[in-house]
Amino acid sequence: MRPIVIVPACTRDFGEHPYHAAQYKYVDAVVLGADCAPMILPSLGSVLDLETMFGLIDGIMLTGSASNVHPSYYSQEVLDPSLPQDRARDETTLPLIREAVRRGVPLMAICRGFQEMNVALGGSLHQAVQHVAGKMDHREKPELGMDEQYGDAHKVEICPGGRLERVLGVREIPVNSLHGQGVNELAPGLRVEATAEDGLVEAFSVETAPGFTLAVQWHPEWRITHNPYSMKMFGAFGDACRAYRAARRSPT
Ligand SMILES: N[C@@H](CCC(=O)NCCCC(=O)O)C(=O)O
Repeated sequence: MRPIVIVPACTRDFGEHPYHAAQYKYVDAVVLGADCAPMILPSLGSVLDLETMFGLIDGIMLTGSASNVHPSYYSQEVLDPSLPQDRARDETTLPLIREAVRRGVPLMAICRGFQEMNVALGGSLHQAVQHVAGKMDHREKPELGMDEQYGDAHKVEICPGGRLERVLGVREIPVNSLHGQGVNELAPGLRVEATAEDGLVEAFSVETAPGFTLAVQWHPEWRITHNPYSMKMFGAFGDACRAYRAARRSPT
């Protein structure tokens, strides 16, 4: 039996109706990279029965999304109202993250998911990294094709002695970059695992968490089987989910 990994949905409008939706590449990465059984979690916010859900799952994978974490969660006003938001997703993932960390449920987070983790645990974001002095523009170029948008955009330096270095075995990798927001104040208890050439935090783990946590600003799910680094990251996450499932099913 494979571990069950939930993938919280985004709110997307198709025609006149809102949907709970998750992109194929994230769900595929849970299967192809982590060898786990994915289940899409509807973004029901406070209606969600966390107790029932945590009794069934062995890991959580927080996806990227074009929408932004609402800045009121880190005491700011929305600077650019033209950018998409997803309050239902915020109201689902932020408490989910705090409870998962407390319980030691393995957590893997990508892009928006990385930003959600930082905010959920008390950190803040730059709402427009490109407007911050000394920072690069980390956004994708929409005029390019998908392979170029998700192609290598910059390098990240991997911090020595952390989880990411242990998983990857190297100190620098090339990554893609499709985000306009980024870590400003790092939440208490987070350990920086990688930084971009401009110093922006690109990966962290939760030093104080009893379970596996790895959050990255880039997109390892993109064509995951073609990227050995991504396969190692998702493989480590899957191994943590297998260990968590084994412990959950045979408590000492
Ligand atoms: N909206 C946030 C997060 C960006 C993000 O998750 N981009 C990926 C969107 C497409 C995909 O899921 O691959 C920001 O702009 O920083």
